[in-house]
Amino acid sequence: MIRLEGVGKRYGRGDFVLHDVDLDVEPGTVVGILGTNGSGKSTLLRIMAGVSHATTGTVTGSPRIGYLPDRFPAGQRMGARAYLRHMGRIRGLTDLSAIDPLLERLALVGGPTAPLRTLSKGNAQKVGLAQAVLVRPDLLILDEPWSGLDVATHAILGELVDETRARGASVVFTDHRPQVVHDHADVVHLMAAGRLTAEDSEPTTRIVLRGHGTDWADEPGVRHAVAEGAQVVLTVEAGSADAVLLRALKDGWSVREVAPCSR
Ligand SMILES: Nc1ncnc2c1ncn2[C@@H]1O[C@H](COP(=O)(O)OP(=O)(O)OP(=O)(O)O)[C@@H](O)[C@H]1O
Repeated sequence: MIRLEGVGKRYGRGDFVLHDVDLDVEPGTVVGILGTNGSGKSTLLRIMAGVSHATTGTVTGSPRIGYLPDRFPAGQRMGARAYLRHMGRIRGLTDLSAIDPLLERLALVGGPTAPLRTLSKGNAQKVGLAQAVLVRPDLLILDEPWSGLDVATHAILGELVDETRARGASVVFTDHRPQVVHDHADVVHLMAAGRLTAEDSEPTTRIVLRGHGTDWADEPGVRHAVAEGAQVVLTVEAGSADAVLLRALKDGWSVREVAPCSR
């Protein structure tokens, strides 16, 4: 899909903010990049999106890209619908019928005609997200997409990411919260001080349980345990999935879902 080899970046004559980054994004894969503020995540995504150039190294591949930048420019007077039509035409779309259902799905407050500059941060982010997915990209690049969105829209964003993967396209997104990255990514990379490393390649299994009484966070092989109402969603190293399921059944939990979440 896209391959970065030895990519480095410095702004002007400053120090390098990216060092020797190698990254291969496979089709149908969701790549999460986890890193703290200022570690270089946005710089890397801008290079992948083609809006910034690498100082060193190479970027190979020319997928159709949808890009949600870290600061979506929402200062325009035009409304969301008009803006998305405009962006769609620029990107060569002739059928613009997907715009209204997409805005409806994202529950844009103020409706499709509210001027973009009057939208809240979260609602502007929704328009940014809409312009990125509208073009049905081969590579969807999302810079901190979960930040600023309300809980209902979190779920929609998760669906949009899943749908993108399901049609064989790829997603690369950033976040600074490990849980968000692990919940949504097939492959996780860590960004620290401009250096990118693969977290590890061991596949994980998503296990959803209903019940109570076990402290799953301390169970061997459990990477994350997230309570969701009466259920708990576990991200488990694949090699430990059987043991975790056995423990769950012994402890009286009901198994609701078991699925691979890392490929
Ligand atoms: N246009 C620019 N000119 C000069 N330096 C820049 C520019 N953009 C980013 N930097 C610097 O590059 C480094 C990496 O910034 P970047 O925005 O890529 O990090 P980030 O991981 O996305 O951070 P955040 O999570 O805060 O968005 C920082 O030291 C930042 O100050």
